[in-house]
Amino acid sequence: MQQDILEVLFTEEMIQDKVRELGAAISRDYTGKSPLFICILKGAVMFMADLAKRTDIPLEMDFMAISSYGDSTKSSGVVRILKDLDKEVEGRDLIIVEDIIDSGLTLSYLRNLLLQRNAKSIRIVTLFDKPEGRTVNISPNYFGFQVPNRFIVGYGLDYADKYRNLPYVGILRPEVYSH
Ligand SMILES: O=P(O)(O)OC[C@H]1O[C@H](OP(=O)(O)OP(=O)(O)O)[C@H](O)[C@@H]1O
Ligand SMILES: Nc1nc2[nH]cnc2c(=O)[nH]1
Repeated sequence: MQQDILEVLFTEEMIQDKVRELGAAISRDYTGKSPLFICILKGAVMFMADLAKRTDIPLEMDFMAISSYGDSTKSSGVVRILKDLDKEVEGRDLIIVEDIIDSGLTLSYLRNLLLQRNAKSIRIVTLFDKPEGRTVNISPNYFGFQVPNRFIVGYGLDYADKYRNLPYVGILRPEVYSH
């Protein structure tokens, strides 16, 4: 797997330091509250697990699987819910946990859905933000790193469902896409 990586952009240590910072900020902002962390599967699974451990408040967790990319590096524009939440969100403080915001289509769809379900508040935390990719107007409340307009993999982020288990984040060699 390592040999498929052209360049490492964010090392394991950089990621873990940033996750600690984000956990501390959320803990401060949500003191006395018990927000529901909503992990957007599958990409956000690593970030959710690490962030929750660094957040010192009585949070709850739920999981939603959404896909708009399939096996491609471009969003299809069609957002599909593959698994819905188990919990009711009405009247709750929600924190949507994402690995990356690119076009913004996934989050824009999701935020509208959760507003319709009468959430009390909705904030978004993403580890990576790719502002140049944006086609809809949405921005995170908390973000770890801004990334260039390149397709990145690792730490939950996949290409064709692979590379999610890399502990760091990087860019694939061009040959990998032509296989
Ligand atoms: O801002 P957008 O352009 O909508 O892109 C962001 C979404 O794309 C990825 O999910 P993907 O659809 O690849 O599913 P996955 O998390 O299961 O890999 C990522 O995890 C975000 O949810
Ligand atoms: N793996 C991966 N998924 C994405 N979804 C939206 N942007 C990206 C990206 O850069 N990498």
